[in-house]
Amino acid sequence: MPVMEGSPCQTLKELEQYIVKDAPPTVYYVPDYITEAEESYLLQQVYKAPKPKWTQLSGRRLQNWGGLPHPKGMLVEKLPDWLLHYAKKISDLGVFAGKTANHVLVNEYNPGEGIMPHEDGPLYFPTVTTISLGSHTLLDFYHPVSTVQESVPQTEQSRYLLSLLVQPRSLLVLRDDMYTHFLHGIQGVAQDTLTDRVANLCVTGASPGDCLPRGTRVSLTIRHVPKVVRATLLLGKR
Ligand SMILES: O=C(O)CCC(=O)C(=O)O
Ligand SMILES: [Fe+2]
Repeated sequence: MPVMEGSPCQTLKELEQYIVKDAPPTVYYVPDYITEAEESYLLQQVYKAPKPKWTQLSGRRLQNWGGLPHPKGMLVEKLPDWLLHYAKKISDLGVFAGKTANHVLVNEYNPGEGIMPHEDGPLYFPTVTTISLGSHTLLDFYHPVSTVQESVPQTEQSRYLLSLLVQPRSLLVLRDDMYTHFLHGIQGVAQDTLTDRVANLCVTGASPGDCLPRGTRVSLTIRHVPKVVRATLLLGKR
């Protein structure tokens, strides 16, 4: 593991300086949360995983670590050390109410790939933390589809709220309404043209009008799954 330099933020109090004020509660965006050496190390570990560890979906592929979240409880598998280190480091910020992250999804997107607008659902503690590797992306947020009968038909465009420019090596933390109320997604495009709707633009060094070609992005979404079942229980103690 590369030498871990003092990271820009180690407590909840320090994290508060990274709140994105132009977004609803609550987005924290920490540029350069990890170093380039850590980024290469993490990419190396991701690509070292055996082929069957990958699941190909339409528009991305993923690795699931820690167990499969399930309504009856996740059958816990210990995280590999390279993920456990970051799971602990981020949990030490206090973002999971004193619990430690026990689940990581690794997503890989090639240019042109993305993920449909969605909610992350009730199996997770309602905070998601994401380390990005390799390339930026633009994460888009949407109002949920209105269930009011009389409402006019809604388009994705009319539901659009804002975007976040998520740069490589950054840490993104989403909680409160930005996790539980709004949907998030990534458009399947090969480049992003920035607008004034990018809520964290001022801390990214980019400007409205900039056009950023995408590379391959790997994201580590690090979460806490509260409901778990331990293997020893399943195997049955007599
Ligand atoms: O790649 C990302 O940053 C988003 C991934 C995501 O939304 C998810 O895995 O639920
Ligand atoms: Fe998601």
